[in-house]
Amino acid sequence: MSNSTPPRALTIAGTDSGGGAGVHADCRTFFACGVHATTAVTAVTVQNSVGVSGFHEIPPEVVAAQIEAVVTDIGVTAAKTGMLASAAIIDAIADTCDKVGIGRDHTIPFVVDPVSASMHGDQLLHDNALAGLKNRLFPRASLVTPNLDEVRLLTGIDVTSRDMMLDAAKAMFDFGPQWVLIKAGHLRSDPECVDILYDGVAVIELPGPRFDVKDTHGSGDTLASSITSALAKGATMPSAVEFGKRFITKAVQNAYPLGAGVGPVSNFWRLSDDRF
Ligand SMILES: Nc1ncnc2c1ncn2[C@@H]1O[C@H](COP(=O)(O)OP(=O)(O)O)[C@@H](O)[C@H]1O
Ligand SMILES: Cc1ncc(COP(=O)(O)O)c(N)n1
Repeated sequence: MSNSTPPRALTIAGTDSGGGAGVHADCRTFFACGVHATTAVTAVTVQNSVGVSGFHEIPPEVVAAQIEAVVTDIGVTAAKTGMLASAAIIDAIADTCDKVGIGRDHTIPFVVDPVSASMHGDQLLHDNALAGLKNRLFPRASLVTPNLDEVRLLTGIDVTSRDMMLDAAKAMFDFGPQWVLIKAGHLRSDPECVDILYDGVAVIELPGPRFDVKDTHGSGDTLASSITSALAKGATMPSAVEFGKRFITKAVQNAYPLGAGVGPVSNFWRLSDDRF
């Protein structure tokens, strides 16, 4: 008997020692979606529920080597980025993506989550790396997924209402990605959580409830990796994002307390049977 190889996804991101965000959130989301998880670690963070107290960057050539090793042997059917730390790491990723065929002009869809800081405000990307994100990664992206803080940092637009999210999507689209997803989690004045997907023509609203929960650590990573999972299975971008929105809504609803600070969103609801 021989079993078939499942879809494979790659996350290029930092680790979270507290297990809430980053590579950890991505791998368990890939697993929960039935996708084999592969990783290219960019940085090791010292992190728990109260914040990030430091990180150690992986040398750019080691990040590149991880991507190349995975793609050339295992093959991946979609890839995503999270915490990238430095301009040199971003350059190495962009060069390697071109070499191995990841990105909007290649066959492997590429989701770029422009992570700049943790939810506690700890910086995860050096200031001088913003230009690299804009010039080297966004033009290669099938999808970029900024939150409203990242929108402000990248475009200068301070989104204070649902209407302004389209302005933000247009400004992000000008950086050259195929699709833009503006996430509404930080728009706390809105009683709902309506994300906006845009490709220069279509504007697709992703409606969802806003839960009154404090434990939302890893929500951005979980959304981007559930979208990546659907892309890895061959979904179109609109249906992958609709799947991701349903997935993250359940994950936020099932978030749990952990430690003294902020707990993570949860994928446990995906486990159909907890008996061993
Ligand atoms: N309180 C909440 N209730 C329901 N969905 C939420 C909540 N907070 C965030 N989300 C959803 O989680 C995803 C990540 O959103 P956001 O918090 O804006 O990004 P990030 O985690 O990158 O800061 C989005 O789909 C958003 O709509
Ligand atoms: C390694 C790593 N990657 C990403 C995040 C962002 O997640 P959050 O916004 O929930 O802090 C994080 N805190 N750590």
